[in-house]
Amino acid sequence: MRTKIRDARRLVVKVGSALVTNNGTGLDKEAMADWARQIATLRDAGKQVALVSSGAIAAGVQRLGWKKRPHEMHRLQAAAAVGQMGLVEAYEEVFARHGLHTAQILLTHDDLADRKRYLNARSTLNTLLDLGVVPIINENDTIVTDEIKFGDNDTLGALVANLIEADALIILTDQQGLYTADPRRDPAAELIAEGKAEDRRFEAMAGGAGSGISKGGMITKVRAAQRAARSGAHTCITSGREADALLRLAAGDSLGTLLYATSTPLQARKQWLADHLQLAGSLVLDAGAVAALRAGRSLLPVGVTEVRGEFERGAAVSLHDEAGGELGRGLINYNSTEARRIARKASGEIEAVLGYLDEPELIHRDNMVVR
Ligand SMILES: Nc1ncnc2c1ncn2[C@@H]1O[C@H](COP(=O)(O)OP(=O)(O)O)[C@@H](O)[C@H]1O
Ligand SMILES: N[C@@H](CCC(=O)OP(=O)(O)O)C(=O)O
Repeated sequence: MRTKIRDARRLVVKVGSALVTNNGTGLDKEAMADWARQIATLRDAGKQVALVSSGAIAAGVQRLGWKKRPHEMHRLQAAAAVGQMGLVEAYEEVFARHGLHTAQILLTHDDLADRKRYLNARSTLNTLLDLGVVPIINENDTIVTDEIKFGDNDTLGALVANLIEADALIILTDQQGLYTADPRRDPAAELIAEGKAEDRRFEAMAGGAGSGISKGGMITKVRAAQRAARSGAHTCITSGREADALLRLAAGDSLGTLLYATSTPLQARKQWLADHLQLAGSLVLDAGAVAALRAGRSLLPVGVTEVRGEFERGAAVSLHDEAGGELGRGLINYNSTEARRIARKASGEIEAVLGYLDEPELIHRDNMVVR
């Protein structure tokens, strides 16, 4: 079973507030340096790693000399703004020791709910990973409002795993993994070694946060595993204080709790596409494009005879044959004006027509469901 994590090529590693700030006493630079060392080793082995790190608020509270985490939103946001500086500074320094660049990415829920921003966030993250940079991701706490808040970074970690189609989500926390009950309250609680991410029994076992420093607790980690599994990512919840935790997981060791996905990435992603789309327009395809799509290929502009509706880049559109029958739907890489201009053109002509080339396909096959 642990080969699932060992074989992962693209990983999201999430570290919680209590860990990063040594239970709220300030950034734990030693621990951060140790994760950076391990991530650098994984990179050398050809793996790509994005890091979702909490700790901005806890670090800010400590930097400002406050005794405890405040309740008022404006004070929390001020603390996050101060703390995020320290957080990325520290990561930059510890990764630089291994010759690795870092990049700060701050996200809100809105960024991932909006198709255009979703695609932009995805291509930026993919580009950074391909460049060998380690993205350091956190919620944009300083501007976020209650309505658009992820709230805890476990959820954010899962959404990032979905976004970049990671193979694994590693959640580092202050416990060895998921126990049958909160081990802080029940000394008889036992560690769960592994199970299906969607197994509902795990939710009943998981409780809230272990300290006033953190936000989510175990319940958000279990839900994050369910969410990550929808795009085919396996989740491992383990202790960030365990020596060489990341390296041992990459070697296939049985560490922590493995909550594995049961569907393949593509099936899961297509399921998501089929379930969640609100259509903003439609495309009419010629017989050649219909045949290409049925054969599992991407949609190129050359096969599109008509573009209906006004939509933005990243919108969901339905796909029709010339008789009007709907054969599928997908997320389009160009807005309606651009799509009209490049319809019927060969991909090689896109740049000449638009003055730029975002993607050679109008809709990539991974972003499409064909009935
Ligand atoms: N069933 C459980 N197994 C393990 N930990 C649990 C469980 N239920 C609740 N917890 C609590 O969840 C805490 C970890 O979550 P949290 O405090 O949010 O940390 P992080 O900052 O790493 O996200 C643990 O310290 C533990 O007290
Ligand atoms: N974005 C917040 C993290 C929220 C939070 O506490 O998350 P976690 O510790 O992962 O449960 C921060 O950086 O302080």
